[in-house]
Amino acid sequence: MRENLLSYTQELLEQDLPFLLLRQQGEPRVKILSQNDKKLHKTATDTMSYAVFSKFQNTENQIIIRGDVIQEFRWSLSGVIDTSTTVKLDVEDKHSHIKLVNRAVQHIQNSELQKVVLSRKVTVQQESSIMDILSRLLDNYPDANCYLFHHPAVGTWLGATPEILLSYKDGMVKTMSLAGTMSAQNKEAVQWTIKEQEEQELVTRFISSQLSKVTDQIETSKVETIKAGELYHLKTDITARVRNEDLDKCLALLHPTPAVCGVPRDLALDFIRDHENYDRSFYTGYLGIVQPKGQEAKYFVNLRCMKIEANQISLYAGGGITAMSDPIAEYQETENKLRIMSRLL
Ligand SMILES: C=C(O[C@@H]1C=C(C(=O)O)C=C[C@H]1O)C(=O)O
Repeated sequence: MRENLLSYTQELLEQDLPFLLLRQQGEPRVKILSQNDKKLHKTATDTMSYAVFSKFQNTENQIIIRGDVIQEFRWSLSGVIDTSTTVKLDVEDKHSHIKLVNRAVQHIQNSELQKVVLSRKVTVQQESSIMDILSRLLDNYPDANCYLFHHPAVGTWLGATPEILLSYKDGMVKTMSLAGTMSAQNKEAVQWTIKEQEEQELVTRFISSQLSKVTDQIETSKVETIKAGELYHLKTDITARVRNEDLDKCLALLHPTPAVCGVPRDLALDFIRDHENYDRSFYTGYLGIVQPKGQEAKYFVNLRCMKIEANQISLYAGGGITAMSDPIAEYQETENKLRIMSRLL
């Protein structure tokens, strides 16, 4: 139950052992995969389950956690939705994000770049224990993929992501094109603008075209509106038949998708590197669990997340910029995304 999960997790943290705690969307059970020693692995042996934590860029520096012990816990929801805290942001940060978006819009209008995802990081003092933050995470977001990742070489990250990068089972890859964001607070009928529809369509087209390099059996669903916390997004499900040996290639073809990077990918990466002004690190990277011999795997995009380090907490959020973006609205979108994590603090 709740206490068992918390004391088990606390113990792993106190021993500073590598582990990934994961509760997938809609599942009552929380899985904790942990390694018995502090070794830093960059590659996996495929006879055991393992967890992966990868950065936005430099994916070869990914962290692997060997699944020496795998435990499952039930987490009964407390029914208490916490809406207390919001992050206090400084004005400088607001101005610099608006300036950054303005610059991107101009660049898009004058170059081949069509979309770039720009983000920011906000750091605040840690006031609650990790266990309190984890409890609120699991109570508040049963409909997201909630995780806590810890490794002595990386520190502690946690998040509630709505986005699957890739899941693989029985020769089928499932992925999604997720983009376009609207606040779900004022529960009116959702009206998407052309900007959001086109932005999401770019992601779908990119994913299909990348997957077509390893398979010609790809299926795309209709676009639907999904709710993630207090936000709505546009989503298309994409499934493809892929050979087991092409799985790693598939991952490399997909990541980073234009949901977190942009189109064309190389130009978007250049723009992010030259202008974003901070290191995303594992934010917009991916995390997941791979079963022995890679027969089954599931990777999530690391969004709606935070890093906890030396009593400080960094929150991360971004949004897709196109020629039609309104810089103030884009700033507000990052605020709305930051609120999802800040209410757990
Ligand atoms: C980049 C983030 O989210 C991504 C960007 C979105 C957008 O631009 O509308 C929507 C969902 C995510 O794919 C984030 O949450 O930080």
